Amino acid sequence: MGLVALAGHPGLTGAANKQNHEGEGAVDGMSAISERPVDIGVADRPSAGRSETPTAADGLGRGQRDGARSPAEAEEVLVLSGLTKVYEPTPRWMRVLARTHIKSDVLALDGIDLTVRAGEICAIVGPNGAGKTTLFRIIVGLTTATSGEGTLLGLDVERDSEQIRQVVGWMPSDDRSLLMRATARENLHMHGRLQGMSPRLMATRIPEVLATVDLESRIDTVVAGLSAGMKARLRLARALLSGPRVLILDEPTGAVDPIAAHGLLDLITDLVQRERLAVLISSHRLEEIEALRSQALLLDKGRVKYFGDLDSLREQWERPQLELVFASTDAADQAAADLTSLGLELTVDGPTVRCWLKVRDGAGDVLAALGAGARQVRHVREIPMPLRDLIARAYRHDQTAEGGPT
Ligand SMILES: Nc1ncnc2c1ncn2[C@@H]1O[C@H](COP(=O)(O)OP(=O)(O)OP(=O)(O)O)[C@@H](O)[C@H]1O
Repeated sequence: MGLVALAGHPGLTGAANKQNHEGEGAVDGMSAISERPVDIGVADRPSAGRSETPTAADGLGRGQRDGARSPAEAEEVLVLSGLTKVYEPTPRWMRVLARTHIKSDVLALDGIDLTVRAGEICAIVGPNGAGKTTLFRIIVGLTTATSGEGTLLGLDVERDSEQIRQVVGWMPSDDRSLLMRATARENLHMHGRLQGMSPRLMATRIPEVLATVDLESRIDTVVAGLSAGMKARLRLARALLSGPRVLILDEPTGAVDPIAAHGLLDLITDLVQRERLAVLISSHRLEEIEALRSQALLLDKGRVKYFGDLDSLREQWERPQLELVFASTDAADQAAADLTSLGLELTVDGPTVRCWLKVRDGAGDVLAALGAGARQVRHVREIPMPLRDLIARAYRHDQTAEGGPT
């Protein structure tokens, strides 16, 4: 669905329309949020420094109006508590019409607690069907939670969804929502109009956001003529147009090459620091998440497997590898035999032995176990576990069931 279609789509405002989306969701809800260009930054709500008139969207939700908040609480932008979502079976009459339908309840989110503060990036990580999209949809009011609560800048995610969309900038994962035959300026103009921005505000904001994403020289270039990386930056510019306080980025680098992706992530990090935006980002590129030094929420079948920073994740689940290079192949073979008899998992490749440590600081123990054989070691290095393996390990283990990492 393109932006023009959205213009006549009343579904992004009002509770009645949430109902509507829910119905659509039951038909083909899995991709609803990423396919629809969700216009959730709105109108003339300029961000700090661009303020014309303060609006309800300037972070004045119930939670913040109510009495005293500690400085830490005042920084809280998104607070979710016990958020649960159960998709109900598609009604029988609808199944005939539906492209896809479900016959029994689907528990998409199961008691999610999450706090994201101003200036923080939180990466939502999880395999397909983990509940990432459902979480985003609840936050922007495209579907409602079955139970639990959520506030964004003190606004209630269920009751105040219209205002929430005024302070959230949404960057969809692909270019389908861009008008390919229109210029960058025209695309942003169309988006601004749909959001009710005044021509005067757009005249300043459009060049401003294009400069932010380093596309000012392409303002009058037709989108079809932009590279994939530039199109991604244009999508980011569009998300920034109304000066949001929160960014939701759905696979922002999915369609771009690693160098362009690197540039885009630098831009996002910079924005977060400069404007103290709160950012939720979903990405399957784990090395990018590591580069962002973000908080990570690992979801699995709707449940939180882990929430925290990646260093702590490493501390909890890291199982590093120790690489020992011996003076000769014979010495390596002998060491491998000794270490195997001690129960260590290892591989041998010529003079190189790589073994998995049971604990992080076990390198000294390995060398001690080699005894005189350690004199044959020429190089030692610890190889950190790739984030991908680390996360896979966290997913494989159920801490409660197994009593923690082994
Ligand atoms: N509208 C819907 N009706 C019924 N079930 C749904 C609907 N939307 C999502 N689901 C189910 O809820 C669960 C979570 O889906 P969701 O799309 O939120 O996961 P995801 O992590 O975003 O997956 P992906 O990475 O594939 O986009 C899945 O089991 C999915 O099949």
